[in-house]
Amino acid sequence: MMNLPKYENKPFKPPRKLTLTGNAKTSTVKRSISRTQITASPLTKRTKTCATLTETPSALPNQSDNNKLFTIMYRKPSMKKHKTWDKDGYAELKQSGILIFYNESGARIGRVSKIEPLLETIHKAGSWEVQLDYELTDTKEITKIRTLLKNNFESASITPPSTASSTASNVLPSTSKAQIPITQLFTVQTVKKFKTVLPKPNEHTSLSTTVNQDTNSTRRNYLPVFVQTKIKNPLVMNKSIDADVDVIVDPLISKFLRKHQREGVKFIYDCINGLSQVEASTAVVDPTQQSMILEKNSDINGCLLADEMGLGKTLMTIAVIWTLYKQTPLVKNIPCSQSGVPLSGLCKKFLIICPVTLIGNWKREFKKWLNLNRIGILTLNSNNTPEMDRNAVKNFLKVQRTYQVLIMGYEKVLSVSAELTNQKNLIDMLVCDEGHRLKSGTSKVLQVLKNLDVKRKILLSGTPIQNDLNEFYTIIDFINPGILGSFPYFKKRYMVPITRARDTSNRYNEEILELGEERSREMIEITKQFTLRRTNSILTEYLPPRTDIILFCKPTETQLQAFDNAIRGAKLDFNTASFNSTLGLITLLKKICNSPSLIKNDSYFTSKIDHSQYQRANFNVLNSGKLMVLMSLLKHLRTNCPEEKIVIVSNYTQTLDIIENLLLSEQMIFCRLDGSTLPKQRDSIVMSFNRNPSTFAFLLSAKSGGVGLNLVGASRLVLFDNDWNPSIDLQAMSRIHRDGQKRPCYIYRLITTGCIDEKILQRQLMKHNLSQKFLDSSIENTNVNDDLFDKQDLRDLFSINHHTKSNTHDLICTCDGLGDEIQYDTEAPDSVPPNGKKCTTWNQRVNNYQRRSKKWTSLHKKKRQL
Ligand SMILES: Nc1ncnc2c1ncn2[C@@H]1O[C@H](COP(=O)(O)OP(=O)(O)OP(=O)(O)O)[C@@H](O)[C@H]1O
Repeated sequence: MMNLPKYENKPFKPPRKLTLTGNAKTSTVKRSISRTQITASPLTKRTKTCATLTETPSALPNQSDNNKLFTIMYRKPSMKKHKTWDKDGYAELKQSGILIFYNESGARIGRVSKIEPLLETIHKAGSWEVQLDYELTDTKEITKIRTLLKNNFESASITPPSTASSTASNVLPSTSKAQIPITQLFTVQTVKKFKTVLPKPNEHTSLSTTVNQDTNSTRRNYLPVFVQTKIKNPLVMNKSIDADVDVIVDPLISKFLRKHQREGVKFIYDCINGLSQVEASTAVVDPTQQSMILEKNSDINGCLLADEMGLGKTLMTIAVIWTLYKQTPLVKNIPCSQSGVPLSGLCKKFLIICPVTLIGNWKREFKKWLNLNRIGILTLNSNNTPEMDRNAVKNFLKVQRTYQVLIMGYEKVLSVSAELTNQKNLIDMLVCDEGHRLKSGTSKVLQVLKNLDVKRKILLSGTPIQNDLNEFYTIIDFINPGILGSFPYFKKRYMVPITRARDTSNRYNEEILELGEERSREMIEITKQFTLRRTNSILTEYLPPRTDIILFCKPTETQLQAFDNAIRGAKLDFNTASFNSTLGLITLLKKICNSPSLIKNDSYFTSKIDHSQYQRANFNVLNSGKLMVLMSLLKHLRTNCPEEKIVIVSNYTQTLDIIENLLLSEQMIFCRLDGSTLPKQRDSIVMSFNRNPSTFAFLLSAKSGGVGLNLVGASRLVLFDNDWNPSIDLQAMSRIHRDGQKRPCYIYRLITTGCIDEKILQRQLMKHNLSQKFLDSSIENTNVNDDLFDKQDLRDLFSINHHTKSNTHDLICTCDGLGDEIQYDTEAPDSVPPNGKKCTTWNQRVNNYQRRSKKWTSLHKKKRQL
């Protein structure tokens, strides 16, 4: 039920509730008093009369100035699924806890008792739904609004409501502006400086507003939306010399931002607004504003936010979107309030493209940080027909007030390409999440997005370089077209020299190495202007520690035999075979690594390999080193750490099937998410796992569920097999070590030794190094030879080392391979290790781990130089 004010909607009653104190009767008495007083002395007496009324605006002399004022948005209640705000106005919060709402002209439209949370609630007042936008803090503006409310109140008090409009002009002094809307008021006052013009439709300006046309000679003092002196730790954006006002991130969101996120928001803002970071050293720092005046750089309008997973790329992007939606540094052509506060922002329409599985996550994050009522979010539902999608996109672009953000999956881009690209200048900002999807220069989606008429681009990716510089060029050229020159130029100047220097066969050729280094540095100099990369070591400050453990698992005799038979049976000719022609065999070997039982249904095995010699016993599920290690780990955890949960990730649903059966046989409660899980079930599965204490394990398919899931209910994760692409594994591993995690986390990577599992791991390490080199500015020595291992030739890929404890270790270390005992923390009693050994502190362990990683790299370097 709506909480209606007493007199609202009753026939023949005045719209405002004006009661006299002392229970005196209402309108008749009031009207007669007013009339008498007007004849005597309009202004002074009127004040006196108003003082006897309840709920007068606080501008009145005997009212407290402590009442807070807010801007509001309001609308008529509607049953529409996607609602929009129709009008703007003001609210006053009385000390008594009553909220009074006024329209833009200062006329009262309703009242409610204060409901918390004040800003997030949609208040039902009379026939309106109202939401508070932000609190007014600027004294000048507050005074003006109070005056407006006061004038309006007075005119309402002295004028019989039924004849208000006709009598007011006769009774009030001719200078009264009580009934003039704010925008007109502004025009009247500043008519010499500004003229009212009809906004151009493509500037997204609302038709009822007044637009400022600054003439050079008469520049007005504008005010920012937020007053930084009133904000604790304000986040003020950098600006160019021609900026009219400061842009300050809404404290509603900036108060949550961590230090690296504040820096990130500023960085993105600078890039997409073409403010040059390179000039930062010479830039003017305004000490009162904690921001810099930067040079304009027309080459840059895009940003690559390459922070590792979990650093809050989504939150930072939302902060930038909200800031630019509400604010602008350049006020020309923008409607302003009476006191010069811009009423709309620089950007009106935002397009976010992401993997379809992340659409829900984006929506949740918008809701978490802004509340969905503040900004209209439209998502393209995966069940939509192409026709429905096309109409949705058309409407999104056409209708100004309803939606500001359109979120859709990459696969929808092609079906709505015409709608997106046909019209110019309609999208103000493009965000591509998991943007490494655009790495292929021939991708059709990339071509469509390149054809979009949008200047500001943000590409989010924790793993932007996955394979080579070719892909890096594609991504960079998409964000900031032309910045690295044409592709032939890039190839000649950067790609060839850098790649040659990385080739191990050139490792003693000083000339090649030097040129490669020089060109790397040059390329980094260009790209660092708009690339921000931080590692998730930053999170150690906010999250419990994370320990990555690689468990090298000895293959069983059955596995070794299966490897040999498969390779022999495939009868490969290494002189003619290519990587692609051996994919079937590679998959087969990977399956054997997980469990020999998987091969019986493998198409390559059944069609190409002579399997007459295979006995049924060979297909025993548990004839797998990794499965034996996994089961022992699970049992240990279950017994010794009953509160801890575990996520088990595999690239193969068949492997998940095997593990599922093993869990069932051990009566371990689990849930599962893979490609066959319906999108609408995903959230409830995740929520039930995180909340339900009895669910012990979560079986996750890496490809279909690795991205965007929040599985902080678990503190341990097993990566049962590797992908060639390290980013897939990294994504999966980040599911538990993220915000909301309360326990120290352990990530176990299971690798079958001496076979393809290890080769994949080694290749991953090489690729990861490549991305470190170009993105991690913090890396100490960019001179490190990236090729940790020789190029993988096919022969190497299919060679099986029967006797090694770890081929990876053999390659990089000369020690006896016993290693350090894994250290567990006595400070974390919950966390007993699988082997129950004694422990040192978390910090010591983390340091040890980092030291060991560095030692790894330098040892290998030495080895290669020998
Ligand atoms: N300052 C913060 N305070 C509290 N929670 C935060 C903060 N920043 C981010 N988070 C939360 O951390 C989680 C990860 O953030 P987000 O998804 O933005 O990271 P990301 O860098 O985009 O990671 P991924 O690449 O894995 O998607 C989210 O649940 C987010 O709400």
